[in-house]
Parts: sequence; C-alpha cells; structure tokens
Amino acid sequence: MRNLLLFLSLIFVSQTLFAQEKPLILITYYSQSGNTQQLAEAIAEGAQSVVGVEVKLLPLDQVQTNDLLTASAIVLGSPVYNANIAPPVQEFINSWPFDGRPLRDKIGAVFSTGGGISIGEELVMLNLMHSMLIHGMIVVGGDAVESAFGASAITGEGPFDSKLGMDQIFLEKGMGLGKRVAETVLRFY
Ligand SMILES: Cc1cc2nc3c(=O)[nH]c(=O)nc-3n(C[C@H](O)[C@H](O)[C@H](O)COP(=O)(O)O)c2cc1C
Repeated sequence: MRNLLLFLSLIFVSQTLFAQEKPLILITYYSQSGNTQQLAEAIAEGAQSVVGVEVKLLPLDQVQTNDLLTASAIVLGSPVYNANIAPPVQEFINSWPFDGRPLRDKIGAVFSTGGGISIGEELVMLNLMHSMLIHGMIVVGGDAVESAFGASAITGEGPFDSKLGMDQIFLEKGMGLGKRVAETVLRFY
C-alpha cells in the first residue's frame, strides 16, 4: 500500500513538472467592437495547432503582471485609432515591468485591425513592435510575406465589411502567425 502511494505520488509529481515545462504563449488584445478579438482567436487557434505549447488568450484588462513574466511569447493586438495604437493598448504597454528588463528575450508578435485599407494597420503593428524591442523582446512576423509584420485585418471597407464576418484571408493570416510564434517558441525553449 505504501509503495502504491509512493508510485502514485511520483506519477503526480512528474506530470505536474511536465505540465509546467510547456512554454506559455500569451495572446492579448484590446477590442471594443469584437474585430481584434476575432483575429486574436484565430491566432490562438493557430498556436494551439502546434503540440507542446500552452496558449492563454486574454483581453488586456485581464492580464496580470505574472502572465507577462511567465509567458515565453507575448502576442499583442490593437485596433487602429486615428492611425495609432488604441490608447488602452498604449497604457497597457506602459504598465509592463521594465526594471531589469524582465521581458528581454521573450518572443513577441503583433496584430491589428483597421477599418480602412492602408490607413493605419501597418503603422500600428510597427509601433507595437518598437515597444517590444524597447523591452528587448525578439520580434517575429507571420508565416507569409503578406503577414510579414504580423497579422492584420481590414474590417470596414469595400468587400471587407466585418458585419458579414471577418474575411477568411485575414483569419488565415492570424492562424499562420499563431503557428509561427508557437514553432519559434519551441525552437528557443
Ligand atoms: C476612435 C476610432 C478611430 C479609428 N481610426 C481609424 C483609423 O485611423 N484607421 C482605420 O483603418 N480604422 C480606424 N478605426 C476603425 C477601427 O480600427 C476598426 O473598426 C477596428 O477593426 C475596430 O476593432 P475592434 O472591433 O476590435 O474594436 C477607428 C475606430 C475608432 C473607434
């Protein structure tokens, strides 16, 4: 009986240790009307398709500092507001721990949704990347040249009206980004 208990405890401890060994990918975003959230969900789906990583998907107001510190990768998304990062996303970045640069060497990636074609999503992605670089993060883009800076989606112009649902072309960019981040994390881990 004693040996059985010891055996079961060993299994429990080894499983716990094994579970903790999976690198965590934190995908976080601000979204007022759901578009950026939808792209974030596609990124999470892509990351989850890779075996060996743990994925956490959270709106940024639910992210604790510990989520940032324990993540091996942080994927951050913002809608375009007047060709800029949305203010809550900027505030969120400003709250990241900086002393001793604890986010250094974490993998970073970005995504953005904007209402119109070429009126800000690329600028937002580049700005998000600049902030990650200030923290010493290692920034990666998506898996195709069309998502070289990250995943982005147009949500309000021409055929890309999100009232009809986000276009599949953008969801695929999101999935590709999530998959690439997960594969990169596993290479570095
Ligand atoms: C205050 C405000 C400013 C915006 N400015 C821009 C802009 O400059 N360029 C653009 O492409 N879209 C702009 N948009 C549209 C949003 O970026 C777009 O609808 C986005 O998909 C919203 O994301 P969400 O549904 O996650 O909130 C703006 C929206 C708001 C509310």
